[in-house]
Amino acid sequence: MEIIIKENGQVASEAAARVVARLVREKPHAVLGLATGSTPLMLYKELIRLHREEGLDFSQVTTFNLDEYIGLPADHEQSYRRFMNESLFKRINIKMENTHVPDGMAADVPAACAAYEQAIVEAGGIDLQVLGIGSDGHVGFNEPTSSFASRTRIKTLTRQTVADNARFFCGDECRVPKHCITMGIGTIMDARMNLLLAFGEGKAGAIAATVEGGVAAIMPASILQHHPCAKFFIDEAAASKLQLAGYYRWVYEGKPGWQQDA
Ligand SMILES: N[C@@H]1[C@@H](O)[C@H](O)[C@@H](COP(=O)(O)O)O[C@@H]1O
Repeated sequence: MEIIIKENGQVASEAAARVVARLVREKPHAVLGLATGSTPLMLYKELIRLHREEGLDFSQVTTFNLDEYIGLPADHEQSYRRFMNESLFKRINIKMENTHVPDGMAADVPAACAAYEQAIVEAGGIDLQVLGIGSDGHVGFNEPTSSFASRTRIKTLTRQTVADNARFFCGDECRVPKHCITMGIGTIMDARMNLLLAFGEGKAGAIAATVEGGVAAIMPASILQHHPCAKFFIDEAAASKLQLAGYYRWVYEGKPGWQQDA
């Protein structure tokens, strides 16, 4: 694991965007795994800027999103498909047909999940997966006690996640769908690189447990300790409960510039 602590979310997102941009420049057919939530928004804004001002080319890139609420049509205000279209896809030169978000309206959910896994394999696997983290340590919608071997499937949200996400549904928990389709932890672990973003004090406990606690299904993101290439871009607040923060800073600052965001 590589823990990169920056003064704020904006600076951390710009550093994370450099990693994504480097991959896309080196491998124009890159397959990106993408996340929703408020956390990756600054990353997406920076990728849009790199596209507009520096010609970062997404025309051959393929994307797979982590998750989607069940029961929300693609055009619903809070569907993750709509979120991605508005926050990123419509603002870069990606081909819409190369973007994938699980179908929350699928008539046969298990079949749709299996097809999603198959599509990832056929695309050549995910080169770089962007992750946020829930305050309970979930990645995608893999809630605590999700199997580390899990693949794309239906999950039930925890009450904590429903409460956390109510802010997107006019503060009304009753309007938050209780079920979702999410890539599994096994799916996420197959990505060649995992790039996790976390900002704010609300994530400090989950980050400390994920990075420095035991690997356990109760803290799903902790499995990233076993990933060969997991980079965490976090701000000071999210780093505030890490015991070895000084060490992570020392490691990062000791690297030559070209290696820092590689
Ligand atoms: N399914 C998403 C996760 O992928 C995301 O990481 C999490 C954190 O959201 P935020 O970034 O808004 O804190 O929210 C949702 O539950």
